[in-house]
Amino acid sequence: MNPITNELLAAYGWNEHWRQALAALEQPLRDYAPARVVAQFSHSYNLMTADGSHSASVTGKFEFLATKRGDYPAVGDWVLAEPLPGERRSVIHAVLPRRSAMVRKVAGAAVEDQIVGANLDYLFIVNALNQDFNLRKIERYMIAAWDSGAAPVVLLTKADLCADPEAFVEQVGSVAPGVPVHCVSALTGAGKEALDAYLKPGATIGITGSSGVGKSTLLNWLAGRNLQSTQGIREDDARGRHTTTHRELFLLDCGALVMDTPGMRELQLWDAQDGWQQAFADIERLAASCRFRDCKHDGEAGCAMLRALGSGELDPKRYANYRKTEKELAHLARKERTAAAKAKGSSKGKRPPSAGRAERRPNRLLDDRDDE
Ligand SMILES: Nc1nc2c(ncn2[C@@H]2O[C@H](COP(=O)(O)OP(=O)(O)OP(=O)(O)O)[C@@H](O)[C@H]2O)c(=O)[nH]1
Ligand SMILES: [Zn+2]
Repeated sequence: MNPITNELLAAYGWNEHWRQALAALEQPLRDYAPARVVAQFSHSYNLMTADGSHSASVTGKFEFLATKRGDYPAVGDWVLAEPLPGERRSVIHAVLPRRSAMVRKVAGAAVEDQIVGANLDYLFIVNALNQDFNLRKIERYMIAAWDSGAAPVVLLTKADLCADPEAFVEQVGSVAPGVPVHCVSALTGAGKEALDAYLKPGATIGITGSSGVGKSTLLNWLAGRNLQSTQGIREDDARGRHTTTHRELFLLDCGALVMDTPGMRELQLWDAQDGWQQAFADIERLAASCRFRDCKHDGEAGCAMLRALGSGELDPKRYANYRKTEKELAHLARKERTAAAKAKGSSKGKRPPSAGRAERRPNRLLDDRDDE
């Protein structure tokens, strides 16, 4: 790679960590060109390569070896790609191990993981300072955030609609202890300076939150221009035309990389046991101080949980959300085990693609519709 093209990759976050990750790989993977996934559509990707923007898809071998949706490249991933001669297109051979990833369950009954964003340094959890303000939603996003490995930051948007934003900051502090909280308004420009600490060159930031909280507006405001005009591309698929809400990573003038996660009504959690424990660490500590180790907090003597609920130290709504998400994760884990057992049964006798026409998984894996 020549120094100029290296600069382009560096602008997209290529650094010593990734150089070492690449060097640790075996040949031939090591000889492919690193590139960052900047956009994802139903069946293809846009990459930033050392040579500029390329469209890309995964190789047949990649597809064959992928066992789950989360194995596929996601926006923010560093991949190893091979440019096709004379074209601005590449094929993707592999994904470098992710440093962090925000994962959720896909909408509907399917038990499949979906990477919302990979290799995020910060995750902005957005909630609005109007009637949409919802601590339970913030708690839910905190579970996924702690599980992602990215550093969570809560942004309360639409501060212009709220007489006393500080009161809300305090409330967030009670459900996300130790997490930075900032109030902003894209309308008045208030609160932008506080975000400069995150918007550093090469830093990757994911913006997440329920539909309508102001994520796209925030992104455009941070960018200082209208980025979202690139959205709403129409694509064809077997079920007719639909508007693809694709994900995209934008390089801002300040040098930070920011991605929006469009249109979720409710975040469906995925396999986030560690994140759940961290999000409710205060409650877990309480549980640990109940007299009986297997306390169900159901009227047992010496129950610290009931005591904390009684004294007002623990908000019953937070406790209810703790139990609700606990059940949800347990239910998901059961479904996952069943699905895994089924998949194991049906993959018997599967042949590699070269040996005749192996059954191809329907390529719905990358379908990116978000509406839940
Ligand atoms: N008053 C006020 N309104 C805002 C602010 N930010 C966003 N809005 C409004 O809130 C509405 C939703 O904003 P979007 O940016 O589209 O919300 P979103 O989170 O991207 O929504 P999805 O794309 O559905 O996920 C729009 O009507 C915005 O104009 C703000 O700071 N103040
Ligand atoms: Zn108890």
